[in-house]
Amino acid sequence: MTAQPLDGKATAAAIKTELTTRVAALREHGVIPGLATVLVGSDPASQNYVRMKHRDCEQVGIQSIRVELPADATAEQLRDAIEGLNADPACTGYIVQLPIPRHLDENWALSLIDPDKDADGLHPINLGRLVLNEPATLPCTPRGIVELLRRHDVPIKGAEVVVVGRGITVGRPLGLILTRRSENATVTLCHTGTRDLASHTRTADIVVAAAGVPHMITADMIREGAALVDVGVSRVDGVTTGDLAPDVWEKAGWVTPNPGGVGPMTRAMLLSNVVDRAEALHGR
Ligand SMILES: Nc1nc(=O)c2c([nH]1)NC[C@@H]1CN(c3ccc(C(=O)N[C@@H](CCC(=O)O)C(=O)O)cc3)C=[N+]21
Repeated sequence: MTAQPLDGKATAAAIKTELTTRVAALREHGVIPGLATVLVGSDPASQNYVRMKHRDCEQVGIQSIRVELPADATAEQLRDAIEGLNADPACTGYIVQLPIPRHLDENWALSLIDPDKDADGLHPINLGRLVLNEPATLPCTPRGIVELLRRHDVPIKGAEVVVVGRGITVGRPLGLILTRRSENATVTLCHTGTRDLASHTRTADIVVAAAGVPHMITADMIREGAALVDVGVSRVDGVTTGDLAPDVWEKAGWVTPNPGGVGPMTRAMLLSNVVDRAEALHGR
């Protein structure tokens, strides 16, 4: 028996159709949602992600604004770009594409974003709201993972979830989201300091692999019938390689394809955050 795919591509397409309706309603009220991206430097992968995000916007009727800065941009230039978007009424939500060049401080840049326009949910105010159980814009990848599980009827309430990776964009916020009363999962957050990873993953109902280590989760490390979510995007000999080894498909109950799983869901949730923000900014 082979696992059922958690089809991110199809699910993202369905979400985009739903968003198209909400965007049309906003436009009827004279509100045009606008997503801006700030890209610093010319990393080809980042350029590709940004390109895909703008294409998504076009598909659902969201206006998009592209801000590009050179790799050697100064902190002042980046601050000016961010403050420009905070003040721009055409921009209802935006992201600073990560990573940014090393000479610039990521947390500093994120903290300059107007929390009401923070489409990534990575501003300290929004992460703080998440910790405090207050309504917040949530980070796109964790939100996409929860939505993907939900729409495939993978049970979350009461589930034992192992998240591998404690990064700020995925692992850490995902743990917070899944342990809210509304999700009620039990989460173990594993990381590079975890002594015996397999002892945790082997008993989990759901494993989210967000470590960025190619093929680190193998079939012998999982429970039969478990749901597996692959967040990994490593390049191995020019091929995008996830954190799940291919042999897991024969043992798991559900697996996210990669590509075609978490990536498209992340982008769909970015659009969803922008539409949420546009509705909120206009009191709807
Ligand atoms: N501020 C910020 N917000 C982000 O959300 C953000 C970021 N910075 N920096 C980089 C990561 C990475 N990321 C991806 C989103 C979609 C795909 C995606 O859709 N991938 C396709 C394949 C794309 C391809 O053809 O290469 C898939 O998985 O099917 C991948 C990666 C968002 N990120």
